[in-house]
Amino acid sequence: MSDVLQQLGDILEQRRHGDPESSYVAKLHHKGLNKILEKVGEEATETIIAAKDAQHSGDHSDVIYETADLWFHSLVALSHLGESPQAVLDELARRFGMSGLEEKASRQKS
Ligand SMILES: N=c1c2ncn([C@@H]3O[C@H](COP(=O)(O)OP(=O)(O)OP(=O)(O)O)[C@@H](O)[C@H]3O)c2ncn1[C@@H]1O[C@H](COP(=O)(O)O)[C@@H](O)[C@H]1O
Repeated sequence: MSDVLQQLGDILEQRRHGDPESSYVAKLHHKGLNKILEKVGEEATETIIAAKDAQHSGDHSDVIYETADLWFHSLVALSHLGESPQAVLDELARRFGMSGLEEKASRQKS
């Protein structure tokens, strides 16, 4: 599963210096962090709406699609800041084996 994130992270890194005329990701980088964060916000809202619809309809295709858009734009934001998907995977891995309460305590210490 994380191979996909690794490959996508590599593509996003290449696009930081890509041609905004031929690449959607390069265009986002060119427009800057505020535009990227606007897209993250839009996709988060669309994901919420799709999840509520899925609960009623039982059809999960839209919420999966919108969640992919949200993950994608979040990764573009991280890439814009010079971070990779691996940094998020490492953070999630750090939390394995911790209870929610232990994780909360580790936040308060850091
Ligand atoms: N995974 C994605 C991906 N998911 C979503 N999107 C784009 O994200 C946008 C979603 O935003 P919207 O639904 O609001 O559509 P929009 O109206 O086109 O967006 P705006 O013009 O309003 O910004 C669409 O344009 C989608 O095509 C993606 N664009 C690219 N990728 C990956 O990024 C790689 C590099 O893409 P390029 O930079 O275009 O080569 C691709 O090979 C893919 O692997």
